[in-house]
Amino acid sequence: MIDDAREADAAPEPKVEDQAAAVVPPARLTVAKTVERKGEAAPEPAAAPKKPWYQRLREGLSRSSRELRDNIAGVFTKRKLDEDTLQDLEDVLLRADLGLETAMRVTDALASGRYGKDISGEEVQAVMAEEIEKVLAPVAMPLELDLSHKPHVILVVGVNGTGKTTTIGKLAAKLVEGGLSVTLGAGDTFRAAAIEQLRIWGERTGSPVVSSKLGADAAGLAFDAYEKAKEAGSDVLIIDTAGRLQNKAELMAELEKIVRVLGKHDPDAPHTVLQTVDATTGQNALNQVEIFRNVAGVNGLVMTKLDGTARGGILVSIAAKHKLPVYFIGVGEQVDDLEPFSASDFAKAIAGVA
Ligand SMILES: Nc1nc2c(ncn2[C@@H]2O[C@H](COP(=O)(O)OP(=O)(O)OP(=O)(O)O)[C@@H](O)[C@H]2O)c(=O)[nH]1
Repeated sequence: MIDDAREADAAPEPKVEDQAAAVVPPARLTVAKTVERKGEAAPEPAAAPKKPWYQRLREGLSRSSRELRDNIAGVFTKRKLDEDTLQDLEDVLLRADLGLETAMRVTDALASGRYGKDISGEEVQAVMAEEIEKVLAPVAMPLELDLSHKPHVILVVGVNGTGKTTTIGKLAAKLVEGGLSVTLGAGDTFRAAAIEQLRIWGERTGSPVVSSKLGADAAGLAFDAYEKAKEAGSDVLIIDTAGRLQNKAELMAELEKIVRVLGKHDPDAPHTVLQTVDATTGQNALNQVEIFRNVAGVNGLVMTKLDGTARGGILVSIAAKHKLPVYFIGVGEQVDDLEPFSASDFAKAIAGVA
């Protein structure tokens, strides 16, 4: 669903025909809540009854949280909180990819109130959850669409396989469910499968897909996609890109060119540059954000595959270092597996507290 940030009271569900009113500048829409599937056929029927997303997040983070819990328990078995235990705890937190800043926040918070006292692993987990939430809260933001730009352009970047195309499909579904019209641009012109995958998402969500021949110029595709989206009166244009990091200079040139040609249509486009980050990646994800931030001006993140065998701590490191908004998390491969990011849910899941 879409929240209209201009309206204080609970507005009725926007209908497609109401959109003309909804896009009078400066219309800012907040994409926040979960898609509630309406009516009949779900695009990808699940084989078994699906677990709630929070359970999948918890399960995805269970390896990280179990390791943390066991290692913390190991540090604090019959030991007081002193310099040695704090150092051991810091090592445990660093090994969990939480990053130095957060590790120090946790040890400082413990040291300030409980130094020299006996302390249980559970108490440490509770403090850890609190401190992680403090790091994550500033980046847990809803995606805002500025529909005074029509279309609002979302450029999706990230290393191949991190979930760009799938995230685009899920996001398009959310927007369409909220009554917005969407055009998709198949800017990953290097992989036939990526173009085909986007076409399928286009069909599922009823969104036109602008594509070109395999190997065609991605910037040319982006330019055409904007034109088509404008002609169609789409509210949002989402453009897929290739994420080949093998040749950084080429990638940079390609993304810069995409941004440049979009700027010919609208100097502010792309309005959102969204990077998908695979949560199973570990430390390397930090470098990926660094690279795409420099190359493409990333201004928001989606952390994908948090239902898998996630290295969840890395999200905390990324938040502390880059301070980029995290709009959504991916908790599965299906259309409704994109959830707004909640600092408190994530912090509790990774710290393993209720
Ligand atoms: N479990 C899980 N799988 C996901 C999630 N998001 C994407 N995937 C899967 O990850 C794989 C790669 O996703 P894509 O969307 O093709 O990734 P991409 O970044 O577009 O990849 P390229 O097209 O190669 O650049 C696919 O099998 C997706 O179904 C998620 O949140 N959870």
